[in-house]
Amino acid sequence: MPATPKNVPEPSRTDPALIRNFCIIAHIDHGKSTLADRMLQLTGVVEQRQMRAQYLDRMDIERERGITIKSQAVRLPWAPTEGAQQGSTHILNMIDTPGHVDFTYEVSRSLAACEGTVLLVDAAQGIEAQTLANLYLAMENDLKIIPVLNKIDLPAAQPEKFSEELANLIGCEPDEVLKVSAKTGLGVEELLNKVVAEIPAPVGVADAPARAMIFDSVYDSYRGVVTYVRVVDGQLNKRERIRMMSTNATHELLEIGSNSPEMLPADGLGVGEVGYLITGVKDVRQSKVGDTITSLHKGAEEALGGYKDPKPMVFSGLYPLDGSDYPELREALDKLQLNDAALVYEPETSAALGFGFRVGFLGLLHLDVVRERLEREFGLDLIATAPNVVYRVLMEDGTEHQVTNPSEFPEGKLAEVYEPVVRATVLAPSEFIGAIMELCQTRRGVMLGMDYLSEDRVEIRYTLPLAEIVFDFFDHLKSKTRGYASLDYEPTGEQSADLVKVDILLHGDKVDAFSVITHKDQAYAYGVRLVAKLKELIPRQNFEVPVQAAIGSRVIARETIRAIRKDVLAKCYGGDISRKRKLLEKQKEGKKRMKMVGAVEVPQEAFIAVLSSDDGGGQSKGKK
Ligand SMILES: Nc1nc2c(ncn2[C@@H]2O[C@H](COP(=O)(O)OP(=O)(O)OP(=O)(O)O)[C@@H](O)[C@H]2O)c(=O)[nH]1
Repeated sequence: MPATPKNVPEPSRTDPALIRNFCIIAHIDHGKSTLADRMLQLTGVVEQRQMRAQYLDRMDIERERGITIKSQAVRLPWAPTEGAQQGSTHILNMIDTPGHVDFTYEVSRSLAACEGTVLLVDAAQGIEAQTLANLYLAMENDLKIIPVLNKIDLPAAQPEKFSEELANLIGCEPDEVLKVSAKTGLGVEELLNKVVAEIPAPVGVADAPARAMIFDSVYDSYRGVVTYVRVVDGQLNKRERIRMMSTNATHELLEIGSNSPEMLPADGLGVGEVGYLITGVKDVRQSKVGDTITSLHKGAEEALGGYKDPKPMVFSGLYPLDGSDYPELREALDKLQLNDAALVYEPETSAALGFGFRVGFLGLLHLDVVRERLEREFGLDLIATAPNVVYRVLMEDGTEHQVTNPSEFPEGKLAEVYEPVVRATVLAPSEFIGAIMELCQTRRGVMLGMDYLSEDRVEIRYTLPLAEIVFDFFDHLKSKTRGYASLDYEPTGEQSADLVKVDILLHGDKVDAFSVITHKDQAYAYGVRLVAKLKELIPRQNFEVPVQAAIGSRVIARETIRAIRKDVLAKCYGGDISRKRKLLEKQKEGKKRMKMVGAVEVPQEAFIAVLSSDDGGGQSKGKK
């Protein structure tokens, strides 16, 4: 634990006029963590020798993937070195926002805890779609925006071009855009001065009942849940009993304080202050982001606005490769959920894959991160079924179903099927307009509009079915634009669409793991592709095995795996020898690697191959 530098004032009840609450909005890799590091150093909060790169990103996976998932707040004392407030020590609370599209709600709560934001843009790249989306969010919240171009030390930096772009977006002059290098520290002092001079101090009613907004909550295995709050009105004191306004649950405040950047306990937090609290709860779902905390006695009656329950948008079945790992998978999910209020799951069984869970995620990155943590931190080998969205199905008899698993798509007379839609924003160089429009069109997109950000960069807006982008949309977008496009999307509701369920049958038995819900026009192509692929991957059996794709009872594609007589292994494979050999070797490992689907033995690898490849299950990976 680093010693607290002497110049940090006691955290409780700082005069709100001396507080500045701000966050940094930036695209992945534009240098937010590096800038935060420089600020920690310059304000003396972390001494040089304790500095390690990206001090604030704690989770291993975050560090490795270079993404920030959990926001945190750090208190920085800063006496401006010039301007009207020169020499008077202010408290800057820097709130770290997650930068990814899946975590928009968390971003919106971090923004709600601030009066201003530093808009940080790579001077060699320009603004990206998610940054733009977050900038709009900040503008809607009336935050003061300080535009900053980072990495001006890079030879490829184009400060003039991108200052102009930022100035146009925000409505300021290009020379008001600050140019810094988080790497060398150039301009960072000036930025801190600007934060004090330009961002308004928080305003709240000191003698009103306490109201504090939760903008983050993090599970710590030693301390339980650590909740990050911004006090809006009144004050919260150590040892008092508090109430969570969305659930009415009450807790005792065991500890309260601020991060500097390590936890520094205090007697309490007053108007405008940002800090953490610990109540002994063990599960982040009891301390929900966006909720309002008040005192149990003489508490507030009206909660602060903006609370939303996290809503999973994308579902996937997760199955242990080895069926006997099922209890470990359950335990691992239980543990992850302590720290991830948006993660939901329930047990499910699949005839093909055995026992597993249907897991709900905020989006694809969330899915990737969870899967990676399960595999890495808990040592589990998993099969994930192709991700799908949630459908609402209205039957002719008036009943309604929410479908999170394609194999549960109702049979019978359907009146209407609704699918979620999003508003997607793509930013790219204008030379790719044609390619982007073509891609969006093939994904059933409806164009909403297009704007030029600068001479050669455009913002294109589309309404798209979520199902069309959760698969491989982003990969295609990147490859069609040589990596230059960026994407952001937000849910905007649902639409009725001509959707059907395609089933795959092996020897007449449905393979539930391969069922998909797709648009009628794409059903045939999916069926043909999957049937051909399965024919290639499933070894011949002692009898003839028809592989069929069907909509209801109507078969739309068919292949046949011919029968073999025993012991002609070498002949049973055509095509790519090395791949097949690998399959064969795996197959030898024993029965547990084979799954019985009805009477047919299917190597586990066939499932994995079909579910994980782009052209099969349509699953895609990658950072956005
Ligand atoms: N040349 C140069 N490189 C920089 C500068 N600032 C950051 N970088 C580099 O850019 C890369 C990304 O920086 P990070 O600070 O990790 O970016 P980030 O925005 O925090 O990324 P996330 O944590 O994923 O949101 C790192 O390799 C940094 O060393 C800069 O001013 N100049």
